[in-house]
Amino acid sequence: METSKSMKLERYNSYIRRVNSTKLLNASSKLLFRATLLVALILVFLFTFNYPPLADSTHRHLHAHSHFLSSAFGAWEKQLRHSSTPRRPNGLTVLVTGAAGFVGSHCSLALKRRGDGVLGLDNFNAYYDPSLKRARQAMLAKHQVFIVEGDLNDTPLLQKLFDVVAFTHILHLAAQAGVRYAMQNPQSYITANIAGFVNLLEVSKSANPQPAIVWASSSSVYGLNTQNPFSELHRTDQPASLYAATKKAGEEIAHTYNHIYGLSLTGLRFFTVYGPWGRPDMAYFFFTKDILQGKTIDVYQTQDGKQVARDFTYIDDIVKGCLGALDTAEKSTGSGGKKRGPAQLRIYNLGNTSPVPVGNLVSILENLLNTKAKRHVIKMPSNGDVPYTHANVSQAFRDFSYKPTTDLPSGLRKFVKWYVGYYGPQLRPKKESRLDN
Ligand SMILES: O=C(O)[C@H]1O[C@H](OP(=O)(O)OP(=O)(O)OC[C@H]2O[C@@H](n3ccc(=O)[nH]c3=O)[C@H](O)[C@@H]2O)[C@H](O)[C@@H](O)[C@H]1O
Repeated sequence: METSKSMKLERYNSYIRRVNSTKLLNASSKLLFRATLLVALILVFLFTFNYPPLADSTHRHLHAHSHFLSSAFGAWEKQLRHSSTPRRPNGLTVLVTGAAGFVGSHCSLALKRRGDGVLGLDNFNAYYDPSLKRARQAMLAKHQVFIVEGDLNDTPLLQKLFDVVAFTHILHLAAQAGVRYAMQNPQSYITANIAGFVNLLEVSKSANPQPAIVWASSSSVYGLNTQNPFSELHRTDQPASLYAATKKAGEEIAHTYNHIYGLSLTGLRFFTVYGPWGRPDMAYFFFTKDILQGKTIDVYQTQDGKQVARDFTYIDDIVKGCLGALDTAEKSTGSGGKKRGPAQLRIYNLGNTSPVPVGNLVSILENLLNTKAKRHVIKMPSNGDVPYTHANVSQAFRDFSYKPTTDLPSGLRKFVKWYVGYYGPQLRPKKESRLDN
């Protein structure tokens, strides 16, 4: 009796042990499966988001210890080469900084479409909605333009890009933009527009071959200049904002690198660029949003009650100007970090040559959106704004046939059409919209 009881007990215990060990096995295989999944996900992430494996110390560490990651690195380099290889005879090989930005994405696409090689660089910062930058990145990816996610101040990354690709040109558009934001975050202007630019020039001057550089300056450098229309010959030593001061500093820094190292440098003074895929921090963009949402907009006047006006310039005209500047840029003359002869140094206005008061901009939007704006007309706050801009573009016309062709109503019509398409039907203007014409 006793024996049979103890045998039963033993059988029961052995059953429990088997069940537990199966559970343990299941649990450990689950754990193993999850760990494998996690590793796979990390690797898929690295490939999908194209993060450069050597961009930071974590990646460097992983690289040293993983054979798999070293082949991922090979794939990354392959992507850089694929994106930057021209598809036409004598095509350019261009590094576009700020490629996920407004002007950068348009220029990258235009260059790629005509057969040039384009590699983008962008840090995807959160100055304005990064999802818009990601959408531009996705649009460019469809056209085989690859954007490296990284910062201008990351010297090893820049050097790596130059090691992999022999850039003939740089279109340098990455910057901290916005005139009024400079009072909130002054340091970001120094970091991007001065330190970042110098870093790019340092790496460029040491590159073999040295690329020719075309970069974005700004109409804001004219600051308190009162001569009209603004010519490249007018004084630009009275900036009204820190943004303008950093762009002006960029022009002086460009002079230095041209002088010492023989870098070919062309600065383009953009005049209030607008259009599809634009910047949400700019007035035409947030006016559109606020008008559609029934919100009040601030319309600035000068201190003496006059209208504030801008030489609003449509994106396609700016793209033509950028490509014209790239096509006429002469080669840099230096090599091995040493100047071998004088190099080209240029500055051009790229504007529309036809200033429009901000009140008129609002009226055009009202018409396109078929919605009355709630205007709050106030004196322009003294935060770096200037009352008026007007470009003389005769030098850009002379040197690369720059001739703007889009007036503000036509350009805004294209912008609004893009805007309602991008942000969805809930923001679509009322039925009889002027967009349908
Ligand atoms: O050409 C440039 O180099 C710069 O252009 C752009 O600056 P701006 O010309 O100042 O454009 P933007 O802010 O759209 O204001 C447009 C107008 O609306 C007025 N404005 C503005 C805001 C507001 O609430 N109300 C208003 O009336 C305002 O007074 C102004 O008259 C770029 O942002 C800048 O990065 C730089 O590239």
